Amino acid sequence: MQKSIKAAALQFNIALGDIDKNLAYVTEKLRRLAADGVELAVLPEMWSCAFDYRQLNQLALQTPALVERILTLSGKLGMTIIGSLPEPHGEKVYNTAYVADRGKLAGSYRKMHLFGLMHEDRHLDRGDAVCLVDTSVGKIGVMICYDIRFPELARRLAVDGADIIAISGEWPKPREEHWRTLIRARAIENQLFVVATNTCGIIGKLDFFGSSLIINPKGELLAEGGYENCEPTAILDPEEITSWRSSINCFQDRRPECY
Ligand SMILES: O=C(O)CCC(=O)C(=O)O
Repeated sequence: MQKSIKAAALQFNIALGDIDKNLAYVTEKLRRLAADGVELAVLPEMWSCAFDYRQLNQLALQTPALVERILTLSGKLGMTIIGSLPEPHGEKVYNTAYVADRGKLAGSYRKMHLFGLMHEDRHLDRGDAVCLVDTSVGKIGVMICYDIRFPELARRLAVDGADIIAISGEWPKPREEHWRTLIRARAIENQLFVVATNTCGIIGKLDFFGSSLIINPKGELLAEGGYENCEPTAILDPEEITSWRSSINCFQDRRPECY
């Protein structure tokens, strides 16, 4: 990460199955955020349609065109935009986070850990590759929702050089404290920035609490969303990574040969 950047968590209530409505909302908000100097925006999980299992395969067929729209927008706005969408894959779909970096597709990540409690494993295929990408705003590791329960993934990204972990979430009540604690823990133990975006409001039968978080390498809260649509923003200064790691150098002190 070469310089300070302004990051935003674009938190909103995803309209179930309504790609046009969600795209229009996101486009308008991204334009405003770019005008406000934001260079990195993270969107919620499955932001185009949420988990609309009744028609997920058909909805996924629209994702390639949607990705093109986001790439064009990220080029026009000079932004890095990250968020997950259903990626068509035969009978099933992947839950894939795309990294649009100023007009280019810098990388993509297929959710590795599928959330059985909400039957993701019945409808989705799981990915098997980590995603760490060099972007115009720094080295970004990508994770999706339930992934935050698996510290090994965040550690892999950190050891390989991530400055920022971007997390797309659709994390419902009542496990709000898990969301907060796990995200903060991933930032503290890996001494990096985390930008985590949740959805909010009612979607189908579930209630989402928002509370998107931007956390610094010490685990301090830089910005937090409430329970409604909002776009918390914060400045991410790479100096915070270097100075904190030079005070407590967890990476130098690791003993992977012992565990
Ligand atoms: O782990 C949790 O409690 C929620 C995970 C989740 O909702 C998801 O991965 O979609």
